[in-house]
Amino acid sequence: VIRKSQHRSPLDNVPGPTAASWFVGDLERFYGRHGWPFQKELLSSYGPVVKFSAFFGSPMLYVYDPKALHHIVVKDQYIYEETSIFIEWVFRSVVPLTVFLTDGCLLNSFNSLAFGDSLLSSLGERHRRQRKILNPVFNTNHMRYMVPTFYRITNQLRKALSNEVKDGQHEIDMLSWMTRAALELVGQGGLGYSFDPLDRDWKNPFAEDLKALVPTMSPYFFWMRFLPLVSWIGTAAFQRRVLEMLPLPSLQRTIQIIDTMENKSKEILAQKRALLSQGDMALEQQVGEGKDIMSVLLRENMQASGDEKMSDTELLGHMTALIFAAMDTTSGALAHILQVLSEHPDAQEKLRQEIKTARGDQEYIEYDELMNLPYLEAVCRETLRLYSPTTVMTRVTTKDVLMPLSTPLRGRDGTMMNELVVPEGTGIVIGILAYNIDPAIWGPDAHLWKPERWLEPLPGTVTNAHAPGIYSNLMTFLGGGRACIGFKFAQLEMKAVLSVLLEHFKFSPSDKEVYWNWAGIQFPTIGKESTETKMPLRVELVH
Ligand code: HEM
Repeated sequence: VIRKSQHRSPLDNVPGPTAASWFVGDLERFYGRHGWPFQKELLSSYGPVVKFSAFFGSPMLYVYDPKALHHIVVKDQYIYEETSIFIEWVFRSVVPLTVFLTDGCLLNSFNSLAFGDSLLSSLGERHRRQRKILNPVFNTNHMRYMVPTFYRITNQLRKALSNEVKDGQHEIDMLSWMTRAALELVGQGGLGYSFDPLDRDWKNPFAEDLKALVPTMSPYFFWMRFLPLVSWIGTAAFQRRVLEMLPLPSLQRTIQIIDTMENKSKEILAQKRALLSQGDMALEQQVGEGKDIMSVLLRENMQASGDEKMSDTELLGHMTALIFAAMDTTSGALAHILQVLSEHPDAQEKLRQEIKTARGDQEYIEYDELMNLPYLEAVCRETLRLYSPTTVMTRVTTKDVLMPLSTPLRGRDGTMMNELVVPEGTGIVIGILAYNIDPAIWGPDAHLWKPERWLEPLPGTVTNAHAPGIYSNLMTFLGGGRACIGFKFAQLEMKAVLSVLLEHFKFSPSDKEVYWNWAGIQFPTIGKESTETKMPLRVELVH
């Protein structure tokens, strides 16, 4: 407070709303699960760089100016690092806690949950090295390998759903099925492990736990910010004990979910090591025939030496990171696509016809053809644009940096600024969704779901923006060195599932109000008050 009163910040001139609270600034209304109205206010009343307040009025920048985004995620990516809340606490600060929380402790679990010593938690050179090792198992050739596995799983899903609706239309929670399918797809495709036979309607406890993580943690998202401040108090065992004693049901549930994830990764790694010690033949007997991402990595790791060799902690971290990063995002994306198609029966029918024609009498549509179906691609892109599962990502500047802008920003004092001086330690929120729906880029119909926009040349405002996203001029999978490594996996997964489901089932809206909650990864509930994730649709067989 003293520093703030004595020093002027270069960001003082950046426009933004008046802080809602002198203490917590706008953090609650920005990050809360009902944060949509504040997001709308920021987008409609200010430009693509807007300042809002964190604790004691300290400034944070919400950014979706394309040039600034390019600097944040590509050019100056090592200055705009993951925040301490994300890395140090959720994944790494965890380290002080980890040391003590040897057995399934909260922070240790968080460490492995997200990922311990994994891509999601590493920075700088270490992150680059991990990325180099992992990249090959996410490339297109590897995806081609996985096609039969993906279709086998999706056909299991089809059979189970057919059974549910064989005697007519039923209301079905499609989020639950998409979650289980996404878990099984990353299980078999990513880890060579089957989580769910997908043979009947039941609540897979592991899938339920994973899906519950973001909603369960959301009440604490705000308070998590304090954790780096207290992470040094006492031993890890002490900290865990204290957390366990707090009479907060959601916190206890979070601890339990994290423990479950950690234990599952340990179980899978032990199983794979045992198979590997029996040789390649044994590995090929497992689900996925040893072509899954982890089996490939484990085999390569045995040949690797020095820096290239990954420790068990890293392997464990990568597994948990993979399960979580793949499942929560893709299941949300699939559920959203089905919901939108249920609301647009013409588009649904058009897509069904495209898929039927492409499959003809083949068992399934081959990789290249599936990836190039124009309407399927347009539907996926448009839904990932307008309803990006990931909404914002937060970074923090590690030193003072110049942030150039595509469009000059009018300061509070009326001066026009072509660039901003951003001081070290400033929180930066990357507006993934905000960029995807910016009318200045996408046109006045940016807020409408219009897959047709992808069937014609994109407006010059999109192509000339040079946004750094790795996917279709969108920010959905981010860009730069920390872009989503699994985006080809996600595309294959979504298209395989949609191609099988749409050929066999018709989806229409239920009478329940589905509310998508604002969060780092959006999640649906029935109405605004419920915390139970659900997305019911009416489902019937296509005749
Ligand atoms: C529609 C589905 C998906 C979306 C929207 C999505 C989005 C993202 C985004 C925005 C990031 C950047 C996170 C950050 O910088 O903090 C990311 C990272 C990541 N994603 Fe995805 N993702 C999806 C599916 C997947 C799948 C299927 C996998 C794995 C099979 C995956 C694995 C990862 C991993 C490991 C990272 C960390 C990359 C790194 O830090 O180098 N994601 N994802």
